[in-house]
Amino acid sequence: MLYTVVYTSIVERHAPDGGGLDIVLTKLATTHSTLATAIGSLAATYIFLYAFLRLTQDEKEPPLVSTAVPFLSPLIGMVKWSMGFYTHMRDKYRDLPIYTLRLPGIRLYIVNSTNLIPVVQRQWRTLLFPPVSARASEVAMGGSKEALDIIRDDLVTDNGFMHAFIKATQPALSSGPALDELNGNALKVITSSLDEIVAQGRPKTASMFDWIRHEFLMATTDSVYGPHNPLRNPDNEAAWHRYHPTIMFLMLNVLPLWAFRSAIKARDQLAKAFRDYHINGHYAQGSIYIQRWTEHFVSRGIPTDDIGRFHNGGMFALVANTIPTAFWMVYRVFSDPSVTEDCRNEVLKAVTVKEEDGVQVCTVRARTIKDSCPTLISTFQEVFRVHGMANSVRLANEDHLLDGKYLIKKGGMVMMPARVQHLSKDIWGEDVEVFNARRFIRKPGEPRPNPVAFRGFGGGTTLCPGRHFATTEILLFTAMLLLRFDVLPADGGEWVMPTTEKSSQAEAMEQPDHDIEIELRPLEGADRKWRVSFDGTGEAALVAEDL
Ligand code: HEM
Repeated sequence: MLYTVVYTSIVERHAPDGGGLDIVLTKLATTHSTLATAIGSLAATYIFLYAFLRLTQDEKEPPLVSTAVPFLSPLIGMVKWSMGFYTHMRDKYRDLPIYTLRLPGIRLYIVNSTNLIPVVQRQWRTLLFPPVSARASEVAMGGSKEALDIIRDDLVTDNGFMHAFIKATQPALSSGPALDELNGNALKVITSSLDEIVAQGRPKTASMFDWIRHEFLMATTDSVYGPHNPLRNPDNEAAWHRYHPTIMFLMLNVLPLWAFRSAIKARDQLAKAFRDYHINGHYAQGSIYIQRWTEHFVSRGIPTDDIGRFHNGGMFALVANTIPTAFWMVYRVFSDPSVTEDCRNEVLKAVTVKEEDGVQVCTVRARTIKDSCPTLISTFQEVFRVHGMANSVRLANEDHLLDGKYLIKKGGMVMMPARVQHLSKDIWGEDVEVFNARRFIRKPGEPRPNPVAFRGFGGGTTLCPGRHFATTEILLFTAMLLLRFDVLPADGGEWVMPTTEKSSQAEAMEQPDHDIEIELRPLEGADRKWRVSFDGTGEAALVAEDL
């Protein structure tokens, strides 16, 4: 009976138009031989790729892992684990200070060990960052061949375009009058915007990310570009929002440009606006930073159209990370009432009130905010530890024996993922997954965790030169909010933290997947005149290099 059912069903499936077992067997044999050929080819390809992987891997290179499907396993892992991929790998290969991943066309050397980080960073003439910036100039900003030839002419020495660019602009971003002026002008824009909210005489509701993004975009670009800031034109602000989210995909350079038609149009619109800004000499009324920036590009002979295009890259550095960092800072300070209270009590100590022409003027001393507000500063650092996701990368321009032990092959990419350090129990303790706003407050005599493991602004020669500008801007913005407003969820309920799975990995800070609605409720005294003073020099020291 069973035999008849099986026979009938086979014959029906394989010879529905009639015919007996002989026809069925012929059909099965043909199908199976095709299947067998396919399996055979797959097996041969697999064996070939596996052998190729092993034979082209030098035994002195860091141990090779994730090879189950040669060249594809790491990609599958990256898609599966997304931002958690490198911490997952660290947990799996805990005893490996550094390991190799092989992807089609590239070797990735991933650093797990905190001790190896300074060793990598010291090799800045062999393990280079400038090729990464040069690639961004090409694929994300659309630089011309002429400009790219200038940039790529020398990626190694101090005189090369990229290294000399950092040297030329860094002083304008380091502690001193130029930086104070940048921060002072940014804070003027923020203060006047807060004044407008207070002047309405009622609480303001807002989508928190959108609101902070607009405030920081205006404050930062006004202070950098001056009175002719191209971003003051709402069409250009809208163009930035169309172009910015595609930068990561442009960097990957796998899809044709027509797939990003609208973003490329927006990029060209911004480049033209910046070109006009440049040829009209408007930078002369901007910050010292943008003057040094422009002088460097002009002195190296970068064509005018490209200067417009590269301003888009400058914009990215200025705002792409500052905005989400400010978002998380406000979220973390105001979503925990005990943190709000401690921070508010701290920043109140930075305020002096004086009467000028019958008006009460409140002056916030920037130096006190940076020096004497331990909970505020610790929350800021914890924001970087928990939400920071910088993947510092370097490209080897020749074979190099790292730490005298690990062969880094020419063309290979060394990567130091911040999350591997920031989520290490060995460094931060068992509660590493928890956001602890007071984690960075040290009691006298208590040792601090290894500062090298704090990677929020990268490190070594490519340590972010904009860190002081961004830090002061975000701390003072948060302080002003604490002093003048309560920030609450608009529906009167609990704060709900947005997920971050869709974060663009071109950025060093997680971005919220969706916005949250808030209410800004003015406090008593919010309607006084508020200003910031920059008397006294010095910056908050948050990274190993500044300590
Ligand atoms: C919270 C805000 C910011 C964060 C989290 C941040 C983070 C970073 C990180 C992680 C790096 C890479 C370092 C490496 O790979 O070793 C970097 C580099 C850089 N950042 Fe920032 N940054 C911020 C704000 C700024 C600002 C406001 C500016 C501009 C004035 C700026 C300009 C740069 C530049 C030019 C580099 C490249 C350095 C080089 O080529 O040597 N950044 N930043």
